[in-house]
Formats: sequence, C-alpha cells, structure tokens
Amino acid sequence: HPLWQNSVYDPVLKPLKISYDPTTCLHIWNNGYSFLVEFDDSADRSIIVGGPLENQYRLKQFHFHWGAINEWGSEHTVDCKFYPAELHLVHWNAVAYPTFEEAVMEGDGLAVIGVFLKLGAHHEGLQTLVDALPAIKHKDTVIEFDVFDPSCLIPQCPDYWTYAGSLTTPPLTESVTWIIKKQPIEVDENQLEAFRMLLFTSDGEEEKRMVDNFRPLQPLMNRTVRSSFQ
Ligand SMILES: COc1ccc(CNS(=O)(=O)c2ccc(S(N)(=O)=O)s2)cc1
Ligand SMILES: [Zn+2]
Repeated sequence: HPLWQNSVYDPVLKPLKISYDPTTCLHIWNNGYSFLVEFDDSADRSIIVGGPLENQYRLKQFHFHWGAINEWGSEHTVDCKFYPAELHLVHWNAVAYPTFEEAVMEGDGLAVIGVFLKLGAHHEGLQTLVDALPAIKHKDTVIEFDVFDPSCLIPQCPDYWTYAGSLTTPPLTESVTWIIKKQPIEVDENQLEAFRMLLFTSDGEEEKRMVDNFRPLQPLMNRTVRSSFQ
C-alpha cells in the first residue's frame, strides 16, 4: 500500500498506547503462510488504545511477511520503496465483539500495527524468535513460547500512518484499521536469512522455502491515508 505521497497530516490523531503483558505469550508456529506468535486473548492483558482507535483492542498474534531477497518483502511501501520484511501485530475489538472470528468480519473489528524491517544492526529482541525458527521449519509445527514482550519489536518513534483497509490474506475482509509505524526496526542479514529457511511445506513433502509471502501492492483508489506527524 503506497504510503506517504498520498497522506494527510491529521492533528486530531492521538499517540498510540501499547501495554503488553509478556506472560500472555502462548506459542510460536508455522501455519504454512508465515510464522506466528500467538497470545492469550481471553482477557484485556495485552492491549493497545488511542491512536486512531475508538476502543481498546486485544493482541491476538503477530507474524511477518518477507521477500526472497532484500529488495522486496513488505506489504506497504514508503515513497515507492519496499522494505525486506514487515511485522504485523494483530489486535481485535473485544469491547464491541464477543469473539475474534466475529471481529474479523466487522469494519472496526481489527487493528494491525505494521512495522517495517530494514537491513542493518543485529536485533537482540528478534533473535529470541530467530532461535526458535529451526524447531518450526515445517508447516503445522509449533513450539511453546512462554515469555516474550512484542514491544521490543516496536520502534520508539511515535509517528505512524493510518488508513481503513483489509486483511492481506483470505478472507481479505475490510475489517482492519492499519497503523503503520514510520520508523523501521533494524535487523541483520543472518536474521532475515533465518526467516527464509522456513518452509511452506510439511515434513515429508518436497521442500518449498517460505519466501515472498506478501500480497502485491493494491491500488489506493479513493482511500485517504492520515499521518500522525507533519
Ligand atoms: C473466521 O475465522 C478467521 C478468519 C480469519 C482469520 C485470518 N487470520 S488473521 O485474522 O489473524 C489475519 C490474516 C491476515 C492478516 S494481515 N496480514 O492482514 O495482518 S491478520 C482467522 C480466523
Ligand atoms: Zn500480515
């Protein structure tokens, strides 16, 4: 999604408030499309509020999209530039809807924080995830993941873009308030290569490396992207 050129500064936008409880972390698994870290969302223990949001939203899972090479991989672009990978932290509106599955179908059901990954310094917090990847190389493999604070993957800079959009994988429902952080996080080449060692395929099948698991850019049409910064 082309950010920046077509964005309008909105002075009404508030800072996003993020409060995650690291002990709500459950497991990390390979679902055949990406790898996901899932959280216990049975109570309001890991939530975001503020920003463009009317309600608070509960953290459900986070996952990544990345390319086969560093020239592409993100699902949003800034100034026509792709990043090598993009993190999505998926939250749902448990104030308005009883279940995640119902929230997925509603316009104000989900809020996804997008964070760009840029090639650079080693990322200590990400390394914890990278160390777990060999154990979930194949589709439908899972390992327990007791404590992880996803805040370590979110840049300090408060600036973000926001727009009303959709899931980037089926069911592609238009239920997402996208909140894309302007500042990328830096990860090193070995960490990106570790993502590319995962497989789309199950154990025993012909190996297909998990790369280029991003949706191609979609036309902006008449959508407005707002920025929280000038
Ligand atoms: C009806 O039950 C359902 C319906 C839909 C899902 C999909 N899973 S999901 O909603 O977490 C996401 C899919 C794509 C995401 S992205 N790349 O836009 O952040 S998030 C699961 C269960
Ligand atoms: Zn995603």
